[in-house]
Amino acid sequence: MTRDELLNTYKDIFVIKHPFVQHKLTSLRDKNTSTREFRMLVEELGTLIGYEATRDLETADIEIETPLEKAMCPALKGKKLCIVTIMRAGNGLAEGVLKLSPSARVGHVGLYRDPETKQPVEYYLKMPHSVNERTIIVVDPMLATGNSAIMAIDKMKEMGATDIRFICLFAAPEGIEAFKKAHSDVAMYIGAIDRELDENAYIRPGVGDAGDRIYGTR
Ligand SMILES: O=P(O)(O)OC[C@H]1O[C@H](OP(=O)(O)OP(=O)(O)O)[C@H](O)[C@@H]1O
Ligand SMILES: O=c1cc[nH]c(=O)[nH]1
Ligand SMILES: [Mg+2]
Repeated sequence: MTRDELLNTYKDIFVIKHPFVQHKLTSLRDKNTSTREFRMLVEELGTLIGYEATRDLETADIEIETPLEKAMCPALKGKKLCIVTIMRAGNGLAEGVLKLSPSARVGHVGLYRDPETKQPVEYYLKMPHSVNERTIIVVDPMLATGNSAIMAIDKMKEMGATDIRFICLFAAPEGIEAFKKAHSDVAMYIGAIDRELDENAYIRPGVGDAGDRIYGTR
């Protein structure tokens, strides 16, 4: 499916076109961007896209006392947010979203893509309690085949989560289609929809291996 076909077929796919977001994504693509700068940019983008992804969070008025009088003012309602990072590369994005909501809970899903099969392999899972009562924001900079995000969200649903949204920086059209076929109820907040996957299931033009670029490994 083309980008436009995807956006016309599936609901709740939001591409964040803000100039700051687009400028920072371009810096990430640049192969000359240093590890330090790459890590900082991913975190900043977590905050910027996280802001868009939380626009509809519910508030309720609470009574507070200003230095001058009592007032009813809006505050976030319900249980604390839960940010779920798909390790490793999701960790940087999660830090950025946490800037918006420092008291959010954090879940970790450890997945790596088997280089041969391109299928995700689980090596870690730790979640806070009451996921069924929380808004869950799953974060991973890259959505390539979509298999890692689909598996992570499968796990959230197995634990009872019903209110889930997903943030990524770069997505391949193939990955978005697979994701929406598996989880049509999960809103996607995306920095850029790229052209295609290559024969190694890397996003083109993409950024290369996001985890390696964040942590300076190879
Ligand atoms: O959509 P998919 O085809 O599943 O690919 C995307 C996954 O691949 C990358 O992780 P990787 O396996 O490289 O692990 P890392 O974060 O530890 O580098 C990326 O961060 C996603 O989790
Ligand atoms: O392009 C890609 C695909 C998977 N994982 C990455 O880090 N980059
Ligand atoms: Mg990697």
